[in-house]
Amino acid sequence: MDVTSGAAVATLLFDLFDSEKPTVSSENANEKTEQHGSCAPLRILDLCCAPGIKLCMLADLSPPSSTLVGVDISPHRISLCKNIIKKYHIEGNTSASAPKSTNNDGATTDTDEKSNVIQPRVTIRLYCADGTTFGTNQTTTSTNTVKPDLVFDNNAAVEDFISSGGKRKRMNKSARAREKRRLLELQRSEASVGTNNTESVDDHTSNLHYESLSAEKREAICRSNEKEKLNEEDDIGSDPEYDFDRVIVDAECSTDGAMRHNGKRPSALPSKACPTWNDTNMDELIDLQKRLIDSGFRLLKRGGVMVYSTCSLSSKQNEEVVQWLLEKCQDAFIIPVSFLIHKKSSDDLPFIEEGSIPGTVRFNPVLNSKSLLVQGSGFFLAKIGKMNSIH
Ligand SMILES: C[S@@+](CC[C@H](N)C(=O)[O-])C[C@H]1O[C@@H](n2cnc3c(N)ncnc32)[C@H](O)[C@@H]1O
Repeated sequence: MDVTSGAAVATLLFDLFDSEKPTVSSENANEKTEQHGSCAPLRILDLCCAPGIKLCMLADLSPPSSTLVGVDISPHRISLCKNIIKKYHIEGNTSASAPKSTNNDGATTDTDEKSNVIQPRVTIRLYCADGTTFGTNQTTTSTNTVKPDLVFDNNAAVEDFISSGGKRKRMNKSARAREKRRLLELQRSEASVGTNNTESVDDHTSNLHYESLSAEKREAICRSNEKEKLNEEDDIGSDPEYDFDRVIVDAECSTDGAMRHNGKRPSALPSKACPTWNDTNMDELIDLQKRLIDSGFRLLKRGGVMVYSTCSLSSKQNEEVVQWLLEKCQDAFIIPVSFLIHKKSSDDLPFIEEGSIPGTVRFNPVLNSKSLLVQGSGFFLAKIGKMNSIH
């Protein structure tokens, strides 16, 4: 894990590095966000989570009983993420026994009968889904809407851990089928609590009915569904399941700053399918980053905090994307961050500098005279708040 990943996580969870000077026109910008550092459970969204480095660290550092939702569009990478969480977190995040008390002989004893209950310290859920539309009612047929694919829930994994007698073992076919069933059950029970995301029997029946309608009628239904969908999308934020206290958008990028990793995997640059960046695919990438930051901000609750980060050094993928959001959303503002506030001089951390938007941070890799990497990796981060109300 690079120090920059730690910086992004610390920035998201704590106000340790918030510098005092507000850089937005709104007065008392910092007062418009919730006070950080309290132990109240948080709902945290990691919109581009795989392979899960930051998600694991968030799981370690977030208050007990928090919920972490990880989303990634790549099935292969989300499955890596699931494996990493399973490998490092299930047991680590569970309390295998209730608090113990010490008797007169100095021996520890279980305090109650529930001592064998294993509970995850935080809930971690992973979805294989497009972060740009996550939480909207994605219409897949003319009448039905479906939820994104829930691929992991550590509560289900813990149940499996218990049923295996507390032994971690490689999942066989039936264990995988059991987990899949459990995830479907979890998703169904959630859907029945929610209102409009369920694929019900009625929906199925109306779908059959739909097939028998004339083309004109079908078109009319599609138009009204589309309208309804847009209205619902506008209304996002009212569903508590998609309302987060903290959001991190560690966006897909050209990875030009990730020199340490790129040095190890030069063939991965910039992607296997597309070996070089050109104007067209760069524009597409920037468009994706804008849609991701926009979606992250949509899913952030009022008073919440978001971090946008990339491991690119290009201002087009960093400051310009953040600026775009600030201009689009009047209720978005920069919470200025500085990792130098506890240092006497900037010489202490020579590879860190302020981005061209005041209060944003750039980590520059330190190169020697032969342009070889000596220290660090390139990284950009911006901390963005969402005002409690729009004036
Ligand atoms: C820089 S990596 C994230 C690294 C991750 N945050 C970590 O700390 O391990 C960017 C991720 O964005 C994912 N991604 C790309 N487009 C996406 C989209 N539309 N929705 C969700 N994830 C997306 C990629 O699959 C990739 O895993």
